[in-house]
Amino acid sequence: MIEIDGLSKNFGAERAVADVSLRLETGTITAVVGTSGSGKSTLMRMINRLIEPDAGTVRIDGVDTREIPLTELRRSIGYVIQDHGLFPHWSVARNIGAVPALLGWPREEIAARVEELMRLLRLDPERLGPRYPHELSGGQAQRVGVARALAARPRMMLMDEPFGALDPVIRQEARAELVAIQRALGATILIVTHDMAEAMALGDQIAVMDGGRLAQAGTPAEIVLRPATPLVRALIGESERGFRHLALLPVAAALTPGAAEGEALPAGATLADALSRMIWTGARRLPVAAADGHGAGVVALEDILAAGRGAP
Ligand SMILES: Nc1ncnc2c1ncn2[C@@H]1O[C@H](COP(=O)(O)OP(=O)(O)OP(=O)(O)O)[C@@H](O)[C@H]1O
Repeated sequence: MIEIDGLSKNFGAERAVADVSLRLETGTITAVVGTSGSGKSTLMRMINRLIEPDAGTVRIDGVDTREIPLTELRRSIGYVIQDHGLFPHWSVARNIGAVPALLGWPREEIAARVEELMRLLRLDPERLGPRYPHELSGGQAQRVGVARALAARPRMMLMDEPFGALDPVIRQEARAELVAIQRALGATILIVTHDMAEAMALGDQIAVMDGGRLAQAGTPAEIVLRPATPLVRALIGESERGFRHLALLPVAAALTPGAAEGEALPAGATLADALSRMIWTGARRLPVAAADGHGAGVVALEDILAAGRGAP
């Protein structure tokens, strides 16, 4: 667990982060959202001490980060920044293997790990491994940055807008990959994003920053249903609110027994998927497939609306 307690940072007269306390439970993703200049990056960089706080503490599994040698702290925390920060004179493969090399892994083990990660992030090892960062597209370079951060299997990752340069399709895939990797590794991740939809899709917890302060921290559902301040409400978007909540709820949340006409919704669909299908087909009831492919039941429009409002 990462415990942030009363963390503050001023730059001259500028209050970048003011008295922020936040807990990141082990094995969860926390998404930090907020307007530009609200202190998101500064908060993140104080965790691996790229920026020294003026006040407050960060504890990792109970140990104050000031007691951990800087190199050890940085190597134990994967770090991804928007402009990827790759070493320009190193090949892609060498960039990805940088931390394992520093840690003294055997050469064959590094090569195997680099290849594994490149395949995971859909980077062709033969074609792209020998290239230099300037020979990559922005999206490829970002994925190399993510691969590099994952290389030594860190238990913690800090990611500052890691998917900013990706097109919407690859961005969605990269998010799904990140969640899969995170679940497999049990890593604790803090991700900074401007995009509330991305925060909702990724975060077990969402932390909203406003003018250096933490406006609200909670689960995606708590943030949507009970925004604590006008800024949180504005970031969710008044017109998006209902859909954002439905997108968090599986069809199982409104399932009733019975049968209905038409193609069954997959068991993994959300209530937003169900409502979208209803809008297009005009149906008010849809069949839902069970995980084993057999009919599981029906989802009805009125139940979707009730679930979207947060009604029991
Ligand atoms: N090294 C620095 N020197 C002076 N001021 C800084 C420095 N770094 C950040 N700031 C200021 O601190 C405030 C918070 O910056 P920070 O980068 O943490 O915000 P952010 O929420 O990450 O913004 P963005 O979304 O635009 O990246 C801003 O007003 C910024 O101008």
